[in-house]
Amino acid sequence: MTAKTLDGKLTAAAIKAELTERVARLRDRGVLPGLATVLVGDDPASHSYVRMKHRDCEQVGINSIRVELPAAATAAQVEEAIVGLNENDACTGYIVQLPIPKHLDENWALSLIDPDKDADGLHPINLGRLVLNEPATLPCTPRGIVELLKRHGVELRGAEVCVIGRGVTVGRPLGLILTRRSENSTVTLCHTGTRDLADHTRRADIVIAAAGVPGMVTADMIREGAVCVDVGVSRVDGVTTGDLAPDVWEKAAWVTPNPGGVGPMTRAMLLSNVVDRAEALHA
Ligand SMILES: Nc1nc(=O)c2c([nH]1)NC[C@@H]1CN(c3ccc(C(=O)N[C@@H](CCC(=O)O)C(=O)O)cc3)C=[N+]21
Repeated sequence: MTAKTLDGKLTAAAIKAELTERVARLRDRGVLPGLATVLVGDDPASHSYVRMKHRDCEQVGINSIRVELPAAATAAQVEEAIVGLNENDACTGYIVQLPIPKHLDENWALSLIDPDKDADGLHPINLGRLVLNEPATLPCTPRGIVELLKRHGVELRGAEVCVIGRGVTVGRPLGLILTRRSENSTVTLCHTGTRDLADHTRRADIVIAAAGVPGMVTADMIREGAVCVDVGVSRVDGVTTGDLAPDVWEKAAWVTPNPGGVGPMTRAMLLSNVVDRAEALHA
């Protein structure tokens, strides 16, 4: 028996169709949502992700603004770019594409973003709101994973969820989102210090692998009929490889393809965050 597909590409397309309607309503009222990206340096993967985000915007009718800085950009230049977007009315939401060059501090850059324009939900105010259970813009990847599971009828209420990875963009906020009363999952957050990872994954109804270690979750580590979500993006001999080994498809009930799973959902949630923000700013 092979698992069913948690189809991120198809789900993202459905979400984009819904957003196209909402953007049209905003435009009727004279509100033009605009997403800006700040890209520092010349990492080819980052350039490719940013390109996809601008193409997504075009598809749903969101204006997009591209800010690019050289790899050697100074902190002052980065600050100027960010402050410029805070003050630019054409930009209703934006992201600083991560990672940024090592001589710059990521948390410092994120903290300069106007929290009301924070399309990534990574500003400390928004992460704090999530911890405090207040309405917040949520980080795109965790929001996309939850949306993907819900739209496929995967029960989160009472589910045992094993999240592998404690990163600020995925694992840690995902644990916070899933343990809200509205999701009501029980979360085990595993990481490199976890003594016996398989002992935790085998108990889980849902395993979410966000470690960035290619093929680390194998069939023997999951329960029969588990739901498996692959967040990992690694390059192995030029091929995008996730954290799930191919044999999990033989044992799981549902699996996200990768590519075609979490990645497109992440981008769809970025658009959703921008539309949510534009609606809120012009309520
Ligand atoms: N501030 C910030 N926000 C981010 O959301 C952010 C970031 N920095 N830095 C890098 C990561 C990575 N990321 C991806 C999003 C979509 C795909 C995606 O759509 N991938 C396609 C495949 C694309 C391809 O063909 O290469 C898929 O999975 O099907 C991948 C990776 C967002 N990130």
